[in-house]
Amino acid sequence: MGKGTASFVREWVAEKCGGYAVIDGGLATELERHGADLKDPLWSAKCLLTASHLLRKVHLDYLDAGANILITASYQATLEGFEGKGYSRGEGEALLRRSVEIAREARDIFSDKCTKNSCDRLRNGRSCTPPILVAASVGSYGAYLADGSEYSGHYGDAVTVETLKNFHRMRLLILADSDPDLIAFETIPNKIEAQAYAELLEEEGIEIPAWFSFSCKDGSNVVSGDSISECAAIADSCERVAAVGVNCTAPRYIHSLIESITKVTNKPVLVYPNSGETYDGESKQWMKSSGEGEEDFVSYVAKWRDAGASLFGGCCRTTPSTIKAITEALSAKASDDDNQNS
Ligand SMILES: C[S+](C)CC[C@H](N)C(=O)O
Ligand SMILES: N[C@@H](CCS)C(=O)O
Ligand SMILES: [Zn+2]
Repeated sequence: MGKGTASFVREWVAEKCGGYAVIDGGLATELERHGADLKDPLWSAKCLLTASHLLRKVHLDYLDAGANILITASYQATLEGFEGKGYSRGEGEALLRRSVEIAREARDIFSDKCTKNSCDRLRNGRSCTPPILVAASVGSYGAYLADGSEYSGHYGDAVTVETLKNFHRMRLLILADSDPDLIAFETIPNKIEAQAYAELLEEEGIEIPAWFSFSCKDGSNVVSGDSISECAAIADSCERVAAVGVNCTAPRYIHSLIESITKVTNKPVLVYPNSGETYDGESKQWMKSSGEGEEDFVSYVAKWRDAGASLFGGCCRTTPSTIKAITEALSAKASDDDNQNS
């Protein structure tokens, strides 16, 4: 295993980011706000076919908002999905590689801009050329099904750990070989998929550090009903996993989920909730949930940091303005904490 894989995120956050890092926000959401029609089996990955300029722009907008981590457009990009559109295996592989390349291009453009804009100025109170990682997204089998199954996690008895490993193997190998800094296994809906990822990382000797991020239905369970403690424990037992957390989950559950996760692992904890709305896989639309509106979860971020999380961002239905507000809230908290300690 690559030296430092297990501790990569911890050390990067501590040494390069000053103790916390900002993840980007909803990629698909922002693509749609710019007019992309993602009602398609490939969802956000559809833009890899025709709109790489827009993907690069959205990545750049998230960097401008303060993000330290860009998640690539590969969430719903699969060789099978591309084949369904008439692309060969080779073309599908090139599209997967392109997802990482586009994010790296955005990072290079942004870093050049920072350098040109005089490096001794401060950006949001932090260094002018911020540390930026590219995380290659791996969506679940349920994402590939393109029916919103990542919010049920019920794949049926015929789908086993072995089925999932076979489904994910090639794409993982291609993405890991595309030079990302991290592999982001996102919106994991159940225990068997976490198990499949952990086994694949080991069997294939993947050298790129990974994070496991689960989609949850309440304060203690992932969407399938498996407990977050059991799921996080699987991540904890895999040396190649460098951070564990929760994404695309309603903000009201995040605090309790952080508490459960920190009981079973010392790995860095990441949280990037959605807006609290509910996704309808059939119409491919977000529905307002009953109860209080939660679009503005930024005011909770400081409490999530106190609860033990160190990476924060947004998932579906969040935008660069959410990420800008998170960046500002964390910066204000860091100043408050410094003042109290001095
Ligand atoms: C994270 S969900 C909103 C992604 C889209 C879903 N897999 C679908 O295709 O409908
Ligand atoms: N990173 C994904 C969403 C995961 S739920 C996207 O493409 O927007
Ligand atoms: Zn999401």
